[in-house]
Amino acid sequence: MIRVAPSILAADFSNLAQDIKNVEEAGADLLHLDIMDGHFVPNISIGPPVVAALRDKTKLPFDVHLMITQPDKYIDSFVKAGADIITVHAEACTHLNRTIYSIKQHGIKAAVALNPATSLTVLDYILEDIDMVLLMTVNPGFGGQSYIKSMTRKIRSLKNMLDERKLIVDIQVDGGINTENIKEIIDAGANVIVAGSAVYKSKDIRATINSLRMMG
Ligand SMILES: O=C(CO)[C@H](O)[C@H](O)COP(=O)(O)O
Ligand SMILES: [Fe+2]
Repeated sequence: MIRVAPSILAADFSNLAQDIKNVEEAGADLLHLDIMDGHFVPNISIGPPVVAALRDKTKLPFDVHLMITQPDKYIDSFVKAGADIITVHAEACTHLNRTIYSIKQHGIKAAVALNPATSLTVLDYILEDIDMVLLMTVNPGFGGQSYIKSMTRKIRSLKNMLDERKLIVDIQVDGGINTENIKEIIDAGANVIVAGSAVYKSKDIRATINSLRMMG
């Protein structure tokens, strides 16, 4: 029911293959890959060649979070690199419906991310067409930031919106999530938990993943 997606943004970039194996062996459900272009967010991370190089290092599904402008231009490259889920930011898409359909045409899952200050109303006419909503719980661009408290209310509102419309769409949360605040986040309705620092900086990765799944 609850799935945990460690973000490799907090991994050792000089030792990614081993750090991915560590979270796979510790019971992670998905691998979260943060793609940053220095335009949509003030930071640059990795691109398709690195994603492709990591593809045969793990069996975990690749959950690719695109924090880039003009994501349409790069969907083919990330699908070829091995993405199983592609998430685009609503704020970065002029024609969100077209972008979602171009992801789905590749036979993979499509998700929409919202920055903390973006209203849920932008999802109104796209909710039926997507597999997951990613609610950013920090301003995107960096790992290791603090969870924005008002996002718990946003998670709850999205969960109510989905229940009222009888839609089954995953609610993913990303940013500042740890074993201290996980309970309120899951109670509010989130079911796919991204965690970078909490997982990679922990002494016992398996115990941390289990706690984030509320099984610890
Ligand atoms: O999308 C992201 C940042 O834009 C990362 O996925 C997120 O910040 C995870 O890192 P942490 O758990 O350390 O906050
Ligand atoms: Fe992310």
